[in-house]
Amino acid sequence: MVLLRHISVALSAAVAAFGSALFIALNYFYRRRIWSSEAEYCTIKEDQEERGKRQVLVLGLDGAGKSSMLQRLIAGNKRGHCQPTRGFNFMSLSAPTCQLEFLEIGGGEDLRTYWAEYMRKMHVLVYVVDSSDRSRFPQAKDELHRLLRLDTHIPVVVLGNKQDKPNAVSVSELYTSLSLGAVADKRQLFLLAAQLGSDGLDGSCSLQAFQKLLQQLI
Ligand SMILES: Nc1nc2c(ncn2[C@@H]2O[C@H](COP(=O)(O)OP(=O)(O)OP(=O)(O)O)[C@@H](O)[C@H]2O)c(=O)[nH]1
Ligand SMILES: [Mg+2]
Repeated sequence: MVLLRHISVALSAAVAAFGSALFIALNYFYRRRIWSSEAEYCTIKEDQEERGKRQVLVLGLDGAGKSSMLQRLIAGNKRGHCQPTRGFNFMSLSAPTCQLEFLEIGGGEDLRTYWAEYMRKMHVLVYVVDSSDRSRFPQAKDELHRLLRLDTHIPVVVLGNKQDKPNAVSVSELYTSLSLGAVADKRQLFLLAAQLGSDGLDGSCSLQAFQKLLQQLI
């Protein structure tokens, strides 16, 4: 009985040793695949950069208009009503000079914890704000500044959305409310007015300018 137990322990040890050796050998063989999700992402990002792909992170509080902006920009959809994004939303756009890949992460409180993870992995941050919702400016500001503290270099485009609403504030008021002056001299920062999601309104001019700007930034 004791002998059997010894044999089974020895066999388990041999299997574990073989597994470890195999793991090390495979890692060595696939040199570019390092055992970390971040490193793996970097490898993917390198490959994508080689193929002319650029990543744009789209963030902002829930209901700000992130999905509406992407629908307009990519599908030209003026009427589609968006459902709140419960997780991630990935869209790709063929621009003349490169392929723009947009990653929207939902703005709900539970999803905001994921925002930070993507900051260092993207080329540009687009931050969408509902210009008509003054009561949420302090929250929008805090979330934006929290993100900007994580990465001091990434260019930022703030979209002051819902300009069609009667109570929307001007971009200069938004500039002050979001304390953008505090970050403008440390990085490339742009503030654009937009109206994206309401039926019958043409936001195409600002969207064209927006797309051009993105191409210049990446
Ligand atoms: N009037 C007006 N409504 C807009 C505009 N942009 C978006 N909306 C509306 O605002 C609501 C929320 O828009 P979404 O695009 O889903 O917002 P979101 O930022 O993606 O929200 P989450 O996915 O929940 O984080 C929708 O009912 C849109 O139709 C705009 O420029 N003007
Ligand atoms: Mg959304």
